[in-house]
Amino acid sequence: MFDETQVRVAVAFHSAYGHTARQAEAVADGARAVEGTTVELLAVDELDDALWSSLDDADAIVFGAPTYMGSPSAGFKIFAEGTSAVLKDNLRWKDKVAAGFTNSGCMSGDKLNTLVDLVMLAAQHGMIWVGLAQPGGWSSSGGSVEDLNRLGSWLGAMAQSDSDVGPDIAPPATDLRTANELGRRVAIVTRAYRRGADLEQVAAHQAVSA
Ligand SMILES: Cc1cc2nc3c(=O)[nH]c(=O)nc-3n(C[C@H](O)[C@H](O)[C@H](O)COP(=O)(O)O)c2cc1C
Repeated sequence: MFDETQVRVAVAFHSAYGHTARQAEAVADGARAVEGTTVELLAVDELDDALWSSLDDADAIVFGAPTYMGSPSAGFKIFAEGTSAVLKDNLRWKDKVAAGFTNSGCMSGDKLNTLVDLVMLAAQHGMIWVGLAQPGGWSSSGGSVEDLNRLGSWLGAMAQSDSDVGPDIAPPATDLRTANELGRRVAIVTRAYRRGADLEQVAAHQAVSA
């Protein structure tokens, strides 16, 4: 039996210059604010045993990378390729909850492609993807840059960082709020999911009753 009282969320991210790290912190804060949630913020720079062990222990993993040349940064891709050993180990992360976020210099900047990459990574692991579930903001005459989900992304959280300022200034608070909301949703959904039936038990039961 699993412990229903605590949900573990890991935020596994890469950030070369610190902007995406700010977004990762906001995701972590959002998850942490949900009662009964333990959060680990994990930079994927070092692929050591401590990293794999933390990820193995997590109920949910939120993947995050800056968008470089229209896809996840090379630093994140090294990590993603490293997870192939997990996949080969009998899909060790199967049925964990997954979500994702990305940050880049342009408003669009081809960030969607990065999120699609993160979804693909989760799908290869048999993980269960959770999107942002927020209406698109900043999309009407009454809208504002301050709107939640101002970049109108549903697959995951997007942020934009002006290229000439440091992570103390970018991404702006509006995008950090959106990231925070993703973290909150992941924690809530994971909690509800863990309260539900163990998927293997359901499958075994259905096989017996068929
Ligand atoms: C090699 C490289 C490629 C980049 N490619 C893109 C891109 O395709 N689209 C975009 O909008 N911004 C692009 N950027 C800008 C970064 O996404 C942006 O500076 C981001 O805030 C960096 O995040 P980090 O500080 O977490 O590394 C690129 C930056 C670098 C260094």
